[in-house]
Amino acid sequence: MTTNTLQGKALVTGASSGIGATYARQLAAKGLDLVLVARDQARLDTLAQTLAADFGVAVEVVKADLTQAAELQALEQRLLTDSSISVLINNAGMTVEGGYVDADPARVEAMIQLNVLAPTRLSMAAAKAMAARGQGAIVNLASVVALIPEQFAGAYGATKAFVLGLTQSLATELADKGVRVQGVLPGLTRTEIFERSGHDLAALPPEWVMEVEDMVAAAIKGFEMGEGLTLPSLPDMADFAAYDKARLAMGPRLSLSNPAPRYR
Ligand SMILES: NC(=O)C1=CN([C@@H]2O[C@H](COP(=O)(O)OP(=O)(O)OC[C@H]3O[C@@H](n4cnc5c(N)ncnc54)[C@H](OP(=O)(O)O)[C@@H]3O)[C@@H](O)[C@H]2O)C=CC1
Ligand SMILES: CC(=O)[C@H](N)C(=O)O
Repeated sequence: MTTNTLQGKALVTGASSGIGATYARQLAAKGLDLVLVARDQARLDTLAQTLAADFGVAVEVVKADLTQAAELQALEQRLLTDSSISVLINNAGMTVEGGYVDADPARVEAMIQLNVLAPTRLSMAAAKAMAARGQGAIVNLASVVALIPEQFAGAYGATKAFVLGLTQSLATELADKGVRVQGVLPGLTRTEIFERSGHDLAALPPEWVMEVEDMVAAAIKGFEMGEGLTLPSLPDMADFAAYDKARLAMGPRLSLSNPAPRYR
């Protein structure tokens, strides 16, 4: 049976900083046990000790570089076999310096592995295990740039559009299997992602930037409200509903046996 309550044990990727660390803290405050995943073991250990002390929850640390096939596969196996994991927060992500013309192709490849391949493999594993149990929750961190890739240079926006599409089709597939799927589309959120990639958040208008605690609290509230997609900044969800309705209304006319008259 699907539930609007996050409960049990959550595996959070990218838990050493920013949105992931904040999810960890806010979920611990709700009494969830945690598995914290990232590369920086020292930061994860410190966070785990703090959360266990502050909230009395069990916190495990898994050091993993999700761009490395063997480490991603190990985590995937964990999701397939550990029936105590009831929530997956697919959060680890990065952006890169530059656009399509001047970015380092190796960095773009790493970004695609982290932002696209890792959430795909992990959500597939979680979906399989959770559907078999008839319960669970998968939360995928996309971004508003999935909707407006023109406003962020390079392939980052395309990786987030992928996460949005993955989330929408996964939610459809799991709709009757007791597993909740939520996509979160934050706008600019104050975290380390900008300095990690040479972007200067301070150069942007402060009214465009949300504090990370507010963003995560809104995302969790959206889950509890039963939302499939949560846009923490968007004042009126009717705007998104209108966009989505127009998109879906095209459906019956998008694949037809004849080319459209304008192409004849
Ligand atoms: N901040 C923003 O404005 C927005 C962010 N998002 C998305 O939110 C998510 C979290 O980003 P945010 O908190 O801002 O960024 P941060 O840079 O603060 O956090 C990124 C997290 O991902 C982890 N990570 C990075 N590379 C790897 C890797 N190779 N393997 C495993 N873990 C890795 C980092 O830990 P470590 O270095 O220890 O591995 C860190 O815990 C991302 O998916 C991002 O795209 C979406 C919209 C807006
Ligand atoms: C993290 C980013 O840099 C991006 N602007 C986003 O909103 O996802």
